[in-house]
Amino acid sequence: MSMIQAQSLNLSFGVGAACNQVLHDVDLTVEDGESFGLVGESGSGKTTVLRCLAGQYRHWSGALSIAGVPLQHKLPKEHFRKVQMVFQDPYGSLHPRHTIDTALREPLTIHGLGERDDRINDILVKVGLNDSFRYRYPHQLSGGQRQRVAIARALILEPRVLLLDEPTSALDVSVQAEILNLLADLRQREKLTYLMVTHDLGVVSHLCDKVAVMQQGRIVERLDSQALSQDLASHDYTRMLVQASRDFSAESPRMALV
Ligand SMILES: Nc1ncnc2c1ncn2[C@@H]1O[C@H](COP(=O)(O)OP(=O)(O)OP(=O)(O)O)[C@@H](O)[C@H]1O
Repeated sequence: MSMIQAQSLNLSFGVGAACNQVLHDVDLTVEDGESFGLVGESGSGKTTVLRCLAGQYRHWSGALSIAGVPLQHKLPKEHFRKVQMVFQDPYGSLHPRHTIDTALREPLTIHGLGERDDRINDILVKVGLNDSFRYRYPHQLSGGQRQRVAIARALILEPRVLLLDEPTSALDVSVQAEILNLLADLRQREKLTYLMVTHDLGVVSHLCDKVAVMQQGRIVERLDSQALSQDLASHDYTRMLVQASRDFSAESPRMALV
C-alpha cells in the first residue's frame, strides 16, 4: 500500500484577476518506508504540496491520502499522529520562551498520551541529545541541536510520515551532514516514510530513493535518485538542474551530486 498519494492536486491563491494557480494536477505516490525528494526552482510549489498534506491549506482540489485513508479538507486530530512536518528554520519553529521540555510535552498533552517523562527522555536520546537539554531554551542550543529538538518534537507522537521542508538548508555546513545522517538513521529505525523538499541535489542522492522535479506548479519528471546521479534524467529542465548543481559543486565540493 502507498503511504502518501496525491492525485490531480490543484491549488490557487487569490480570486478573479488576482488568482494564481500554484499547483497543477500534481500526482505523487510515495511507498511505505520510502524517502522521496521534491526538487525544482524557487516558487514551483514544492512547499505547497507539503502544506496541503500537513493540513495547513484546506482549499485544494483533487485527492490526497495517507496510508490509504483519504484526507478531508479539515483534518482530524488523529491525522497528526500519523503525519508531522519539520521546517527549514529550527529557531522559528520552536517557541523562544518555551523550554525544550515544554515543546516536547505539548503534543503529548494535546493527544492525551501518558508516560510523558519517559517519552521525552526516550525521544531526546533517539535524536542524539540527552535529558540535560530538557530545561534549556532554544537560544541556549546550537542550530544543529535546535533542529534535533524540532525532529524530536515531530517524532514524539510516533508518526509514520515526516514531511521535511529543507531540513538542513538553514544550518551551518558543518552540521548539515550530521542532521542528514540522523534522518537516514531514524528512517530505518523508526520505519518512517519521508517526503522531502530540497534545493540540494546532493541531499537527494544522500537521502532519497526517488525524486520528482517540479516546475511552475507541475511535476515534469519522476525518477530514481540513482538515475539522477547517473545523468539519466530525460527532461531538459531536470538536466539543467543537474548541470547547475555540478557547476556549483565545482566551487563547493560538499554539494556534489554523487
Ligand atoms: N499563502 C500564500 N498566499 C499566496 N501565494 C502563496 C502562498 N504560499 C505560497 N504562495 C505562492 O505559491 C507559489 C509556490 O510557493 P512554494 O512555497 O510552494 O514554492 P517552493 O517551490 O517551495 O519555493 P521555495 O523553494 O522558494 O521554498 C509561489 O509563487 C508563492 O508565492
